[in-house]
Formats: sequence, structure tokens, C-alpha cells
Amino acid sequence: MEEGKMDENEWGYHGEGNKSLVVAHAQTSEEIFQHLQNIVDFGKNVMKEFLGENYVHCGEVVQLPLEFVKQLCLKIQSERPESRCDKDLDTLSGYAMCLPNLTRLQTYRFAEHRPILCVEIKPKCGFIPFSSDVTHEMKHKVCRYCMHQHLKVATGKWRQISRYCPLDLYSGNKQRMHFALKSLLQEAQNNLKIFKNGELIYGCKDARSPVADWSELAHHLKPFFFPSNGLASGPHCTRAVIRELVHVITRVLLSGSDKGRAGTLRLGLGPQGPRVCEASPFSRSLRCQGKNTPERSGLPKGCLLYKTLQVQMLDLLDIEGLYPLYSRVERYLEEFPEERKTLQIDGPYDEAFYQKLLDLSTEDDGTVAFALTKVQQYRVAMTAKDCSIMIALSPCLQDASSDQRPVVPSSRSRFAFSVSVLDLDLKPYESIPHQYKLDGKIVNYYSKTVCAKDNAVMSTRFKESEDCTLVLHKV
Ligand SMILES: O=P(O)(O)O[C@@H]1[C@@H](OP(=O)(O)O)[C@H](OP(=O)(O)O)[C@H](O)[C@H](OP(=O)(O)O)[C@H]1OP(=O)(O)O
Ligand SMILES: Nc1ncnc2c1ncn2[C@@H]1O[C@H](COP(=O)(O)OP(=O)(O)OP(=O)(O)O)[C@@H](O)[C@H]1O
Repeated sequence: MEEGKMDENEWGYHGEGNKSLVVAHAQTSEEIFQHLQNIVDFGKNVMKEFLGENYVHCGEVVQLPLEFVKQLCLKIQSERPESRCDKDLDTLSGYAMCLPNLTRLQTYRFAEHRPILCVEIKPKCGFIPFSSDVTHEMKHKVCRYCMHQHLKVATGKWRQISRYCPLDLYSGNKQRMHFALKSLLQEAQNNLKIFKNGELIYGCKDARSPVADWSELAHHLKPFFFPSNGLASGPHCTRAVIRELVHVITRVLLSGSDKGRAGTLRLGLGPQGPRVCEASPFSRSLRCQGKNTPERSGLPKGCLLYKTLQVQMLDLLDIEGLYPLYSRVERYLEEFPEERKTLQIDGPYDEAFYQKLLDLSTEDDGTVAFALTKVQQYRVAMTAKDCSIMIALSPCLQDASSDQRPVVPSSRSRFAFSVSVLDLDLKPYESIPHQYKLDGKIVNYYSKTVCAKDNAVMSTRFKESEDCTLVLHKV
């Protein structure tokens, strides 16, 4: 063990069993500062470049009085979800990240006094792997999110399978996007949250959370979408309000407000792989009706979804093709551990790091350099597959024409809006073996249970569901 770690003050009790007592080494304040600074640098030098200046808010590292941090942690402890409470908060280093409150409008420098609605979406991976290294045929047909749903329900993470499919949201096809957003509203899981004036009014903590209540949500949203009319409450009103919300969010997601060229996407990866996921209820329904699959993605190039998808596609080889390259880097590091720094595994995430990410070649020349580039691209892609989009909406007056801010209309009102990305810390190098194992688990579980069951049902009778329209012809 490194001598630098032999300071008892940096060690703490971790747990114990019958025979062993476990102590763990805590990170030093300096290491924590560096870790946080790396997150800021990654946002600035990589994600801003890929996604655009307007969408990315990197924040800054700040130092706080230890007593303040301690008291704050105590104060908020009871509000934390039970499933997260095993994670200790860092109350010792005094370092934290300071970010703007992204539930507020980001296009306005002054405090906003108007009511604000914010919809947070964690869209997850929007494409089906196109890599020839994929060995499981199922991965070419069904997207990872839809497959993973079944494992999540089986392990009790969530109560029921969501009808949301990321490929529908990323399709650029309005009908499919509406379906995806409605599905998210029906089964939010950790993919959708709604805030009103910064306070969470809709979302799901865990599998035990109460079932979503659309009429309560509509009650909150009605003043935003129908400000001056006395739309009666009831199911009709609920449907009208939800429809307005879904339409406005779709419009915002398709808008490309990032006009300033600072922060230009330099990837230009063309659409690859299947455009629909066979498990999506939307495409199943189309298939049942004998209709063709919808047109290929119509996402405008300036919009955040398009840019996010491009960054996700930096995962060119899929985890199956990437894992052997990771092992190559690992073997090299075992032999030359001091090289970890030169290879920039833990940063710095600077301009040089960014430039290397632009090499999209998949020709393996057997070098560590090639393997490293693919590993770093994979980490960036995984980050984009797990980030969230915050859409802030604030009603604005009909005649606010002098206002430079982007505005989205709904049937009975107009909103100033801003779009931001959240959770952009680079996924750790160490998570790659976990990703590899998890991938196998997800596909095997889906193939063995769901797919086998589906085939059995389909072979004995036509499967009829509410998504499926059977058109019977006269004979
Ligand atoms: O692997 P996934 O797709 O389940 O994603 C994890 C997320 O689960 P989800 O599928 O969104 O419910 C997971 O979300 P939750 O903590 O379950 O809400 C995390 O975002 C996790 O990231 P990290 O390991 O904390 O950096 C995510 O892990 P990464 O794979 O992105 O590292
Ligand atoms: N700057 C912000 N403004 C408003 N809300 C925020 C901000 N940062 C985080 N949040 C809220 O806190 C939640 C958790 O934040 P974040 O996703 O960054 O944490 P994480 O630990 O990285 O999560 P994950 O489990 O997805 O990896 C977000 O989903 C969002 O609702």
C-alpha cells in the first residue's frame, strides 16, 4: 500500500462481520477538490463543445464552512429517499459544487417573479447498437431501456413496465414523441419529474411511491395552460391539460435554440441501426396494423435531443466490442501503473482530451492508444446516456415582442422557456466491467423470460392488447 495513505486520520470504520473488521480509506480534501474540479472541466471542455454553450451549465467548485455543511446534512436527512440513505454525504472536505437552479429559467439574468414550471426528463439511450461486435441478436431489435425494464421490475426497483421507449422520444416524429411523453407521464420512474416554482409536484421516488395522479397534476398545470378560461375540472379537463403539456414539451424538444456557434457539434455521426425498437408499444401497434415503420429520425440538428444522441453514439463498438479494449488498457496499466496520469484516465479533461474524442475510426491497429480512445469515447457516451434534460417554462404576455427570449406557444397561452442538461459528470473508467456484466444480465433476462413467454403466447393465438388494432377482412 502507498505510504501516503498511512495516516490514521484518513481512515474510518466501515463495517464488520464475524471475523473481520473493515476500515476504509477516505479521500483527502485535496482529492475531493480535484474530483469536483474535473467535473467542472469536463462540462466546460467537452460537454459544452458537444452540446452547446446554452445547454450546459458547468457550475463551480466552492468551499463551505464545515459547520454549515454538517447542519445542512442533518436538516435534510429526513427528506432523503430511503433507497439513497446508505450513501454518506461528504461533510469533511468542505468542498461542494455550486450550480444554478435549473428548475428556473436560464435565459434570464434576473430573478424570475412569474410562476415557473419545469419538466425534467432522463431520456436514456436513444439508439439500438449498430456495432458488429454485438453477439446477442436481441440487442439489434430491442433497445436497452425496454429490455432493462423487465429486470428492474423483477428485482423490485420499479412496480411496472413502462410503455416509454427512448427511440420514440428521439424519433423526431411528433406522434411518436407524444406517445413517449404520455408514457413517461403514466409511469415516471426516475425518467420524469415536474417542478412548480422549484418544488417537486410530480415524480416517483421508488417502487412504493403512490400511483401517479393525473387529475392532481392537471390541477397544478391548469393555470399555466388555461390561464383565463374556466375550463371545468374532470376527466375532460385533465386530458386537455395533459395534451397541452405534451405538445409544448415536444415543441421545445424540437427547437434548436442554440444559435450562438460557440459550442458546435463536431461529430456528424449519421443515423445508424434500426429506427424503431420492437418492444415499443407504439411500433408494435403499427406492426399489428400492418403499417410500415415510421420515417427515419427527423430531429432538427440544433436541438438538444439530436446533439445528445450524437454524443451517445460515441459508443461505436457497444460494450461487447469495448470490453476487450478496456482489458488491453488494463493490462498496460498493470505493467506501467505510473502511466495512468499520462493516459488522462482521471483527468485532466482538457482541450487535448476533447480533441482525441473526435477520432471516430474503428480500425483497431492493436495499440493502447486506439483502445484508450475508444474507452474514453465510451465513458463520454455513457454520460450522455444517463444525463437529464431540464425544460423550464414561464408564462409570458401575448405582446412580449421586445423580449429576446425563445417563446413556445400553446393553444391558450405562451411560454418563455429554457433547456439545460444536468448530470454531466464523466462516468468512471472503473465502471466498465460493471457495465459489461450488467449488459449480459439485461439481455439474458429479457431473452430467457420475456421473449420466450412472448413467443409462446404468439404461437398459440393472436395477442390482443389495447395497443393492437386487429383489422379483420370479410371473406
Ligand atoms: O446502468 P443504468 O442504465 O441502469 O443507469 C444507471 C441509472 O439507473 P437507471 O437505469 O437510469 O434507472 C442510475 O439511476 P438511479 O440512481 O437508479 O436513479 C444512475 O444514474 C447510474 O449512474 P451512476 O452509477 O450513479 O453514475 C446509472 O448507471 P450508469 O450505467 O449510467 O453508470
Ligand atoms: N442544478 C440543479 N438544479 C435543479 N435541480 C437539480 C440540479 N442538480 C440536480 N438537481 C436535481 O437533483 C437530482 C439528482 O441530481 P443528479 O442527477 O446530478 O445526481 P446524480 O447522483 O448524478 O444522479 P444519478 O443517480 O442519475 O447518477 C436531479 O434529478 C434533479 O432533479
